[in-house]
This record gives sequence, C-alpha cells and structure tokens, in this order.
Amino acid sequence: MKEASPGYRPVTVFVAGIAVIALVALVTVAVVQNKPLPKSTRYRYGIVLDAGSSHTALYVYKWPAEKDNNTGRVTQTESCPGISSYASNPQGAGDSLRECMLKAAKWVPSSRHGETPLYLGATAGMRLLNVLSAVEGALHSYPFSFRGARILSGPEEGSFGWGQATTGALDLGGASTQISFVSAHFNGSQSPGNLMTFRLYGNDYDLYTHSFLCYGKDQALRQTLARQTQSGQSSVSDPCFHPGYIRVREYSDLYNTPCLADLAPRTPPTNFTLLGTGNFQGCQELIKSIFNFTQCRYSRCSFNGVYQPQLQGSFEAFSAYNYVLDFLNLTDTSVSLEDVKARLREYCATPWSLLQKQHPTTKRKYLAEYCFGGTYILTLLTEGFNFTADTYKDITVVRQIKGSDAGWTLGYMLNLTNMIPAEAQDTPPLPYAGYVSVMVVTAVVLALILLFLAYRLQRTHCSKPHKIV
Ligand SMILES: Nc1ccn([C@@H]2O[C@H](COP(=O)(O)OP(=O)(O)OP(=O)(O)O)[C@@H](O)[C@H]2O)c(=O)n1
Ligand SMILES: [Ca+2]
Repeated sequence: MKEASPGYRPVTVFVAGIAVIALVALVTVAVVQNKPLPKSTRYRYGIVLDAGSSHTALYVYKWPAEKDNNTGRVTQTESCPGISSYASNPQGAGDSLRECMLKAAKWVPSSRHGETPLYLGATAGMRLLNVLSAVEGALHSYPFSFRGARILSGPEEGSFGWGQATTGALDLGGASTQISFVSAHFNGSQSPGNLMTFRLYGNDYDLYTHSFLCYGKDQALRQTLARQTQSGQSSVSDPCFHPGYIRVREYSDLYNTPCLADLAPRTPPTNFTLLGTGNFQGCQELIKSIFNFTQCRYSRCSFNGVYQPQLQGSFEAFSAYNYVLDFLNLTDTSVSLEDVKARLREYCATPWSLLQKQHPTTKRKYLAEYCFGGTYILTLLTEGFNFTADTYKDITVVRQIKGSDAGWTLGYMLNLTNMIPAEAQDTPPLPYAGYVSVMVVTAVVLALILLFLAYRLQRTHCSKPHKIV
C-alpha cells in the first residue's frame, strides 16, 4: 500500500528531472551571462583641458564602462600654465602643457589611451587673445583621441556649467562671468540670445544664460584701475587695496587688453604708483562705476542693457566666488549679506603689512586682491544681478557639484560624447551579485514547486487504487 504504483514512477522521475535541468540551466545562465567586464576594460576615461584667461586646468574623468550616463564619475585635476600668456610665442604654449599631459598619460591606463577622448575648450581669455591653433598641433602628438580645440561661446560656457536642473549657476572667472538659471518668466521671446533649450531625462528646460566678457575678476579690476588713470595720473589712491599697499605699475601693461580698448590716456607717463587706502565703501563706489545701469530696452535688466528675468530658485557659485569667499571665511550658508559687508569693511581696512604676516604662504597677488575680489562679488551679485538680502540666502558657494569640480568641463565632455540622456532612463541594471542571487532564488523556488508537484502527483496516483477498493 505504501509503495507507489510502478506505472506512475516514470512521470515523477520525468518531472523531477525537468526541475533539476531547469535549476542547472538557470544557475549556469546566471553565472555565465552578464559578467562584469575584465578589470582592464572596466573603466572609461575622458580628458578636458579648460584653457581659461588666468590658468589652464586639466580634468581627467573616469567612470564605470557599464554606466555611460551621468553617474559614478571621479575626477582628477591638475593646474597647468595659462596658455594666454604665450600670445607672442605659440610654440611655447604647446610645450607648456607637456608636463600636464604626461600626468594625464599616467592616470589613464595605457591600454585605454587610444580611445580616450581629449578636448580643449578655451574661454573668455582666449576669446580675447586668440592663440588657440598653437596648442592644437601639440595636442595631436599625445596618444589620446584628440577631438579638437575650440573656443566656447558665452552661452556654452554658462550652460555647460549649469549642472543641476533646478539650481542656477554662477561662475566668476578672470576675464568673464556667467549667470545661468531656469526661469518660469523666460521663454526667449524678449531676448533669444540668452536662451538655451535642453532636453534632459525626459524634461524640457528653457535656460536663461548670459556671459559678461570683461567682468571676470581680473578684467573688472583693470576696469577700476582704468577709471582712476584716465588722465594719465602718476599716482592713484585705491580704496580696494589695503592701507600700506604700494606698487608701481606700467601703463602699457594695464591697458594691454581689449577690455580697455580706446580708454587709454593719450600720452600717459610710463608708470603709475598704486597706493592702497583700504576703504570698503569707497571700493564699492568705484566698482559700481564700471557698471552701466541707465539703459535697458527690456522689461528688466541686470546691467549694461542686458536682459535678465526675475531671479528664481537656488544658485551654486563657483570658481573665483569660491576662491575669494572661502579665503574670507564667507562660504557658510548661515552668512548673511550684512555679515559679508561687515567682514569686508574690517578686512579691507587691515594693514597690508599685518596681512602678509598673517598669511605668509598665500600667493601675494591673490592676497592683495581679496578685498577687491570680495567687494566685487558683493557688488556684482547685488547691484549687477539684483540679488537682495533675502535671495542672497539662495546662493551656495561650492567647489564641487555632485562630486566633480564645478565648472563647464564635465557638461562639455558629456555633450560632445553624447552621454547626456535626453530621455528618462530605465531602471538601472542590477549589479552582478544581485543578478546571480535573483537567478538562483528563482531557480530554487521553481525547482521546489516542481518537486512538490511531482510528489503530489505520485501521492494522488498511489492512493487511487485503494479508494476504488
Ligand atoms: N586660489 C585662487 C585661485 C584663483 N584666484 C583668482 O580667481 C580668478 C578666476 O580664476 P579662474 O576661475 O581660474 O579663471 P579662468 O577660468 O582662468 O578665467 P575665464 O573663465 O574668465 O577664462 C582670477 O582672478 C584668479 O586670480 C584666486 O583669487 N585665488
Ligand atoms: Ca573659467
């Protein structure tokens, strides 16, 4: 009675066999398929050279080859010499990048060199100086896949620096400054030149962006010096430099920029002496004089007759915003506009001799210019871009956005390598271990069900004759 009827055994064995085969097949597929790439090809790399007006920065991006999207990226950066200073020696510009490029060649495994894209993007400084073709030849000589050197337009510089959809971007360079944000009040109809449209992750964005050439920190400083030397003065008392600061400057050197074209006095002396007086209020007045607030043919303007819609959302400020405000200890989110003013009032009045003692390792050129830099930032934000005490709270000073150095380089590379997804992404693929686990669990459950069915089948068939009896 306990023994199964011999006629039904093959069915049980058959079903159990299928279960075992299914199990083995599933586990085999799980283990063999979808394996992670071998170590040597696991990562991809991309190199971008940011040839700015005051420096060149090298960015080496590295990301998992399976994630050719916006995630899992790490950067290595290196500061290289500025190529704009090689205007009269193009060959030297190419050579000057050698050391940096050798570093890049070390960071990227040699097996990946050939397929690693290399871009050079030049910004404001190069728009002013145009010494670009010089470096192209030099960059061809490296083992990377060189995809060209080009000058970014102002809107490109602004919009590629704009990283997060909901957050505006403020970039302050040496020669130019950019403001970019999404505004519900802007569709480009007023000022089409300020509109950049994007389709990102399935959403459309109308981005307002403007780049002010000659309003980067260095060129703005030159503009203030030009205001004070227009009649060929031999000495200038400058409120933006510290008391006791004294420096002899050459006229030809100061006016050697297209930003001051036509402003140079007719017959200036060779030099002028710059004497610091360290007065924040005077410095702010001086800085205001380089902005034109009178003409605006739109409903609203920032300055120099440039259209700007109402500010909206939060902002991230980087580059010189970060260098200057970080030095002045003003990057904390709790810092108010009044705190900034108070700090600058005190800081600008600090004697130059004392400052040098307090900061023996800070580069002298930078140290001398933080009073100007801080006052310029405050004036640019409030008078220029119309930030108020209230909206100033919406600005965060950052060095990095999503783990990569803030700036336009990452957006530029992602765009040129077609790695910015226009449409929303599918759910990300399972990692290998997760994939294997799911397959094994599924296989085991399947096998148990089949075995259980086989057991039930056998029981039913075994008991049938007895019931009849
Ligand atoms: N530790 C530092 C580094 C830089 N700077 C200043 O920051 C300004 C802008 O630097 P950067 O963002 O590097 O400008 P570039 O990209 O070279 O200029 P642009 O974008 O206008 O081409 C310059 O005035 C530079 O003197 C600073 O005060 N402290
Ligand atoms: Ca820059």
